[in-house]
Amino acid sequence: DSAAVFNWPDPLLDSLDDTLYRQAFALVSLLATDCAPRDDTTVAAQWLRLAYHDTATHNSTTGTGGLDASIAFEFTRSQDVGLGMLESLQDFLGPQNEYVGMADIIAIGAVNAVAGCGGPVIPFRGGRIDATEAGPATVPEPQQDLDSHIASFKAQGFNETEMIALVACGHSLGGVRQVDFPLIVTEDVPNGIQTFASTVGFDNTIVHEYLNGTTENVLVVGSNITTRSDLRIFSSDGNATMQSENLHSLASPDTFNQVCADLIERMINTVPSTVTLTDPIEPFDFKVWNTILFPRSGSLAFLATLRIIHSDLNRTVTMFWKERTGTFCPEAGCSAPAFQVTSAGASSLANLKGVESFDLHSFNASIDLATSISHFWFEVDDNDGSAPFIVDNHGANFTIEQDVLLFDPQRSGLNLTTFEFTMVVGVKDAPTSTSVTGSSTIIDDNAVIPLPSTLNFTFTLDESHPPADGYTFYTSPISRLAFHSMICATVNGTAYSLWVPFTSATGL
Ligand code: HEM
Repeated sequence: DSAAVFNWPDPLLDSLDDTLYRQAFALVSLLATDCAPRDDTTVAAQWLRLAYHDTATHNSTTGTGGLDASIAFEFTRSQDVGLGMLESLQDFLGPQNEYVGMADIIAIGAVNAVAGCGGPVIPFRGGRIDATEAGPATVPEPQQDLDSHIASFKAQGFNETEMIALVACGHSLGGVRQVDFPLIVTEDVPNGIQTFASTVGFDNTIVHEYLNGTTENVLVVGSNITTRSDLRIFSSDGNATMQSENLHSLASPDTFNQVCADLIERMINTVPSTVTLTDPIEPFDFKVWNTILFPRSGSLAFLATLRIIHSDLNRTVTMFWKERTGTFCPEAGCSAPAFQVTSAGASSLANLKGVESFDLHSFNASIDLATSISHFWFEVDDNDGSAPFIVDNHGANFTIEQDVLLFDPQRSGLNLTTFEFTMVVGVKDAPTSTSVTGSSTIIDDNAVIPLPSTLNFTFTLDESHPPADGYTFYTSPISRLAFHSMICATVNGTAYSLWVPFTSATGL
């Protein structure tokens, strides 16, 4: 499949790209980098197990369940025992907004887990929808027999060979904790955890140690025979899938990586049949980012950034735009040069895709208030003798939908008395009947169920900012737990909406 195309504005792709590839917004990448240790296992092992347990609620016959963050309602079940579950869910809180849920971040976590431990780089697709309640208790358990495991994996969409491989791939990382499974880890082990393999990273040592009889995997050689589920699964086809004589077996490192990449990708893309995922999201060559239009002393200020994957070219970028009504700009459009070019770090996942960093070409244009702005585009000159080229949203132009409801970053700010963020929006030619409401995705770390939730609020006429430049200002305090906000206004019976990402709201 070809990679997803970013047609601005697309808040889902915009946010997912930041979470995947921008260092400053990719905490989910950072935590798992270098297969970081935690709780005597690795962060990656905890994330991969969580992703599988979330997926395990899928029923391929009814098309229900799958990777849908229902694990947030299930993690207290005995089949999900382990402190890694809650810790991982807390790791994943933060990037959510009105477009991106927890389930996409769980999937991003699995991708980063495998890559961060030296495994393959699995493509990521977005657009999962979060469940609002627990799914069935269908996570396979070690004391169940082989037929139950075959049936579980079949329901989840995996045949018997795929079951063997997926378990070997998953159990490449981490191990079994004695506190949680005292009937499986029956002898005292260092740090209270018996690892599945003698290496920490994502590799096929688990397969080799199983085949050559040196394995200490308690689900293979543990004294409790009932819970030797990995043994029953790995040997269920007479070791054909594991065995070294077989060229296409998991004993080959390349085959292991390829089979695991495919199966874990299928695992994270196992979603309810009502969900449609995006094409795989790769770092975008050009990304328009953080645009803000607002009234500023007699004109409209338009802030925009064009993000370009860093290269050694010494590029010059010019922004162009056209009026919304009437005539003001020359035939070729009004234009402004970039006022600064800064470098922004790329995540370790982006590094693995060959992206070192990004160049941010930023613009701060003054737009004529009366004629306003309808659309904009960029001209990029590589300054290497080649002809300058146009970046115009794949021929569709970067269209500014409306200039009636605007977020005002200058009039917004931190209220030093309440320590709350005050958001101010401007409404053009506002009649007294104007109503402005907002909603934010809030992240409450202390909530019993660690899922983002929605906070609604109402704006009131802003007494401290009198009308100016044809705009009337409305204000609302916003909880410090809120990051992104969707603002809606009804003006003269017409509904307008505006998404204010965290980056704009805080001036990052
Ligand atoms: C029949 C199927 C399976 C059974 C019975 C099973 C059972 C277990 C058990 C008992 C543990 C120990 C958990 C702990 O002590 O915290 C564990 C850990 C783990 N499992 Fe599985 N598992 C199965 C399939 C899978 C699959 C398909 C994956 C992922 C693709 C997976 C990934 C993991 C990981 C990464 C850990 C290590 C967690 C850590 O170290 O914190 N498992 N599994």
